Amino acid sequence: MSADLTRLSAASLAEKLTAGEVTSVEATQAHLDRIAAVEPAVHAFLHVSGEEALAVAADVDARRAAGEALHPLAGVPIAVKDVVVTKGLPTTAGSKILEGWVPPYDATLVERIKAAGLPILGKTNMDEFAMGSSTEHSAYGNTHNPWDLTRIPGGSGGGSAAAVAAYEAPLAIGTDTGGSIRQPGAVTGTVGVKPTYGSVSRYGLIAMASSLDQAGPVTRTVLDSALLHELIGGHDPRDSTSIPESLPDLVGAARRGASGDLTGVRVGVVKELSGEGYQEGVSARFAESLALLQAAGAEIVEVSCPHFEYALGAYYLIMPSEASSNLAKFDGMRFGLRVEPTDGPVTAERVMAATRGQGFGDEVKRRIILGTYALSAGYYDAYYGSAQKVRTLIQRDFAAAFAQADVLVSPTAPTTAFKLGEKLDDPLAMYLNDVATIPANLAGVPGLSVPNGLSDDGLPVGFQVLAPAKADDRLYRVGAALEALLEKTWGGPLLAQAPELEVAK
Ligand SMILES: NC(=O)C[C@H](N)C(=O)O
Repeated sequence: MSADLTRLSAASLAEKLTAGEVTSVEATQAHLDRIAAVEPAVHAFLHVSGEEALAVAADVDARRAAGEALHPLAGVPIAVKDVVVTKGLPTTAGSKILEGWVPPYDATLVERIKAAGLPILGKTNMDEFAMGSSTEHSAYGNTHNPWDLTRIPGGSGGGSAAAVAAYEAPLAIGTDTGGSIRQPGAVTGTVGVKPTYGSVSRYGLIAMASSLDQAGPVTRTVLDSALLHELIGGHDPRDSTSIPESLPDLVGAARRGASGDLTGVRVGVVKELSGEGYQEGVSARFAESLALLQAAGAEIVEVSCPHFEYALGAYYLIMPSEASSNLAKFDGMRFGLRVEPTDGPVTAERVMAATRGQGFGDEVKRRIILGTYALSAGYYDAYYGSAQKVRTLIQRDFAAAFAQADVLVSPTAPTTAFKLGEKLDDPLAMYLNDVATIPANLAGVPGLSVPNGLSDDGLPVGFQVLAPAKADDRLYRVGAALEALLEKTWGGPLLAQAPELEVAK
């Protein structure tokens, strides 16, 4: 019974809760048991908040029993990436510099989760300050891919993706600055969505690059992502970049898409996001998925986005520039770690230097140095200025492409999950994981990754759908259609093909 509860989608679990077939305490306990059983192998969590989660579950059960009208997802447990601040729960962003920090407030999206009555199971592992594509830059150890424990779960949100793939949580929150929701989704066989920039509040996210960061859902089905996206999205006056409009009907779009009919939908294949550099199995699954969409009535057109070639370069100037400024506040005076030098006077400057020297990992230091350099007088125009111009050209490429197609598609990531350690000493190889996901962040448009099969190495592959800003509903329609068509060919969800994890007794 309890094992079965962890295999349900959030939507099915929500139905059972509403029908009174199970209680939230039972569902939450089942996930906590699963966490206890598989965490020694997976290590998706940095902190498990079992007691707090069970208290919320008990409260929801009591309110339901009393006949109170509840949110449709009330009682469904969720995991939250550790870059999102949670009142009373430790929040480290994967960094030693924040060790021991317990935030005094909740991010807006956490407030919404709590108001809707979803028990928070804990905080998930991630690359330090969301900088990486493998979760290996976490200061708290590696997360292992449930498909193959010797491989990475993607990053930076590898913990959220692994937790969902390993049935430790039916829902999770991720954040995506250059691909951190979608790429982990692709390599773990889960669904991940980066919403339109400004459609989910950034209030309470520990910022990496404020003009690119966006929080979004990590789930096992497209419908579950739509349900979670509707819960966390919408206007927030505390985020000055928040869009003052309501979201389109995402759940409706997902349900409509699940019928598998895409008559009249124009699907644009981005020429620059395929071919060379993409693993053979990734390209083969992509071609098969396109054929399925076409058979479902979609019109497939090829589009060209010539400036996407420069997206990675522009990202690695804009993102570190913003990060170097955002991370200046971690100085040993305000949050978490404080290191006092032992070899001389304890001045403010020396405490800052010692704290930052010990508290930040190598990748964070690398990006702070890159960003500080790109912003320095004399180089600003050449680096940061040119990158901003490239960003405009990429936005124009998107505008032209969306004049020819309703959605754009590509493989989500060029390869399947690589071995732990394989790219750790080669930052450029690590950065290249995001070639296909970064353009959406630079333009602020939404993107979804849905599992679309296994590569020749037996590991999962993702299919990316991109839509114009504020048209996130299109992602769900096309994503749900592809998911339904593929599951018909597989005879069930792709994750059902993952090997069973050895369970600790
Ligand atoms: N944070 C992200 O979206 C991940 C991206 N791989 C980066 O390292 O910046």
